[in-house]
Amino acid sequence: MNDMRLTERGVETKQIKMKARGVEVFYGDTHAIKSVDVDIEDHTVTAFIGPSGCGKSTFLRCLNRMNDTIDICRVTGDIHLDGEDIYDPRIDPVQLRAKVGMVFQKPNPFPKSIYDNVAYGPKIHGLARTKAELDEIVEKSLRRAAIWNEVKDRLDAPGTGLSGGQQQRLCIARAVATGPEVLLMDEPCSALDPIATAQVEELIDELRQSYSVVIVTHSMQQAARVSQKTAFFHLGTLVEFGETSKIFTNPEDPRTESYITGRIG
Ligand SMILES: Nc1ncnc2c1ncn2[C@@H]1O[C@H](COP(=O)(O)OP(=O)(O)OP(=O)(O)O)[C@@H](O)[C@H]1O
Repeated sequence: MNDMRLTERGVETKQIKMKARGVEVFYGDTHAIKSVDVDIEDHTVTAFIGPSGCGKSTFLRCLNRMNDTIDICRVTGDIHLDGEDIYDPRIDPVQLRAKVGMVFQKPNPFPKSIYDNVAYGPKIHGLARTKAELDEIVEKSLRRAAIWNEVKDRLDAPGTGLSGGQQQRLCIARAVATGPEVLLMDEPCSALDPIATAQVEELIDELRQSYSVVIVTHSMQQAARVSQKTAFFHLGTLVEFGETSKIFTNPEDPRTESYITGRIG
């Protein structure tokens, strides 16, 4: 499918991959997300920024129904993936999470071999008919996550024995292995040193060629480096959403300006 469209003024716009309208999230009586509308574009890195507790992770988790796993959490409103309502009762959340993969703050490889960490998802989703096909998916995913060369000679070694940065790239390979269309990343570099952070940031830029990427980050420098679109959240509302360059140089809302200049946060 052609993912680029030309507007009347000849400006390229990307296809909308996920569309959220009127999303509200409650944890018991806590109203964590208030009427959020946002369009997540394909082949784009979208950064969610904002002060601690503003709801970035909560909203991110709405995009692949990870909040379903929290008993007291209630989500209302509409979220569509390629026009399909992801909260429709007919949607299987496990299948959805294969399409909308997630990478967490702390690298969390399974206590299994490097190979099995990546092969697990394709196996349970029946994506490979033979061992050769599975081998191919594992290699392709590790290559996509820019870690193949470092692990190709020790695929049977435990994933937990890798460095933090390698573990995070292994987790990215694991997310990629089920053939996702969207990758959600919740502060994926916060447990990594600066060199590993730079490697993951470079990888995020490459992943954009194949996926729609959404990243929660506390680092405004990181948001500016890796994203093309930025959403600024404050007290559960989406205050401003737009081109990253505009948000960081010429924000519309005084709250955004206060945050990016370090006055709130
Ligand atoms: N599992 C939960 N149970 C109850 N309340 C929660 C839960 N998770 C988050 N909250 C509340 O929802 C609000 C938003 O939290 P959330 O973690 O989404 O914010 P955040 O912007 O990602 O914060 P941070 O940057 O500190 O990670 C906060 O008031 C938080 O206390």
